[in-house]
Amino acid sequence: MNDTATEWSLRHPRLDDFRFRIHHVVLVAFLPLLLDYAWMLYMRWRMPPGPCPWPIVGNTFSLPDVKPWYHFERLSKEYKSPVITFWIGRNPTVWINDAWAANELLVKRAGVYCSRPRMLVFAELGAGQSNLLNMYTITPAQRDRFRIQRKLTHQGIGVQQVIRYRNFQNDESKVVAYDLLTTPEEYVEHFERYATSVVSIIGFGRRVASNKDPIITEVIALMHRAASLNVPGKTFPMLMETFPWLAKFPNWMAPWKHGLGSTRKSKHTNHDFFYSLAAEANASDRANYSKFLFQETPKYNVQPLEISALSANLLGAGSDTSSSTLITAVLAMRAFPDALRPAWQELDRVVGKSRSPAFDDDLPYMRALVKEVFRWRSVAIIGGMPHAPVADDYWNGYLIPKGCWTQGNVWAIHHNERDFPDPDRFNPRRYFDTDDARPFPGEKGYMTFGWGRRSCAGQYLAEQGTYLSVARLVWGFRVGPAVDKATGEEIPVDIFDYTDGLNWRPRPFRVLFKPRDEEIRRTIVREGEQALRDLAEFDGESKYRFSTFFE
Ligand code: HEM
Repeated sequence: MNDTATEWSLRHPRLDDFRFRIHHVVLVAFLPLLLDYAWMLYMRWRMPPGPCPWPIVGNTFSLPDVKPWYHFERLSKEYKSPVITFWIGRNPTVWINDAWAANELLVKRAGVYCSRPRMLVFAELGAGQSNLLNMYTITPAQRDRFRIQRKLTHQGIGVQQVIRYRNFQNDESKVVAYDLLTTPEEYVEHFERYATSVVSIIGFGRRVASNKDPIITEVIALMHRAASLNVPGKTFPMLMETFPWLAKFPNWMAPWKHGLGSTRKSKHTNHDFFYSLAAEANASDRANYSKFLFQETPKYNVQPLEISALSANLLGAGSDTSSSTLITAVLAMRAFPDALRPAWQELDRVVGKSRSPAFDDDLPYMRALVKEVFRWRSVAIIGGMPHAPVADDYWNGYLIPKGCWTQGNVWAIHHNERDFPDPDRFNPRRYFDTDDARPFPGEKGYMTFGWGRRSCAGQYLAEQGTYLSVARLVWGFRVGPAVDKATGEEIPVDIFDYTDGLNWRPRPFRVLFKPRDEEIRRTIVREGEQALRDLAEFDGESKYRFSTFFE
């Protein structure tokens, strides 16, 4: 201190003391922040590369407004690493942008990456932590419960079980072809009805005969909205992942929660909506998955919330995904007619016109075409849900800490020029021994259904249904350009114009469906009418409506 300052502080000792205290308070207030930031930088140094996070907010505000999967793909190229770290608030998240790294971590080390991370919006405020989709598998007790839920799901829709569903799944797909003859402009609604009806017959023993059924207009619409909100982003509700304390506010004073986590009571029962649907199905004479869950209750001590979630998952995970995949197939059929020609030759040779394709027909090109549908624009574009390691793990010397949000960027994985040359081209030849084929980890040739122990439990049902439906569409129809009535011009389609949700689908586009041939048209009518007669055994109504269920 110089002389003047010493003199001044001797004359004003109180003020000096005040200044000292202020410094102290500032230091005490900022010290945790500094330490926390030092921890973030230390973790950044140890974890896979990625942009430098800011204190508290991490990289959240560098996220694009929509479709962050493009951003993660760019970052992966920028940092020259297939695995990158991106900070959502104070949480490091790891993004895998390459099939080989995904295979190395999520498949070969499936026993490590079998848990889910903390998901505030989707799990804690949304579908619930005890829902199979969100379950932790860190402790032995959690793992036991997970195994039971997974087993119960397999007993409903596992690889053996879905063979039993093939007939009605095929019939529902015949009804779609039939409906396309009369109301082709409503093709999206037909696919939604088909997909919802299949899982409703399995889950509740009741078909969904119309796309005005409240299961579609209320329940699926709600689930669709939830999936569209669940994309890492810098707006609410996902911004709560960055500022978790905002979730603690009660709903009435927290509009940012979008109603998530509400505890509305039913006016009918003490149970929730899906439990009520399941109980209603249990009381019916028809075999269905809900009935099976009630039967297994004593053996596995299945709780009401579990019955509710396991049956709801069929609708939540199985409807939107399956219908969106069929919309993508139509877009591909419209945009890449050349890819269909070998399919038509094969179909005409093997199947003919007097019947539509059956599951067991030997149609290798069609199998490849359906694989390409799954790859080209995979519906679960960021692999559905994140995984989390149950212990600290290392990739190429980088740390991936226990519990870390670890997500496969399916967009980047299926869009890698090395594995899929000219990746935006719809090209079934990739799956044959041709110049366009490249090595890919695993037998399937795509990673559309996730990985390891958390891979999609409905995969076999979805693959079976998509195959039956796409094969029938290609066999039955030419998908040509719609014509603008006012201008007489053909309406183009944009193969990049997709929605922004976690499960994306093409934005509405217009096409013209034309039966390929008069005999084929007659076959579609005959088979459609027969299918409706055969499906009549599943007709029925639920007494519950989601919109009027709560007080
Ligand atoms: C084209 C259709 C479908 C696609 C692309 C799809 C995709 C996915 C993906 C990517 C996951 C996350 C996997 C992971 O975390 O590694 C998943 C999970 C799941 N899916 Fe599907 N899915 C489809 C249809 C279905 C159907 C039809 C059902 C049931 C009827 C279903 C039930 C489930 C369940 C229960 C899980 C959670 C598994 C767990 O966390 O253990 N999915 N699905």
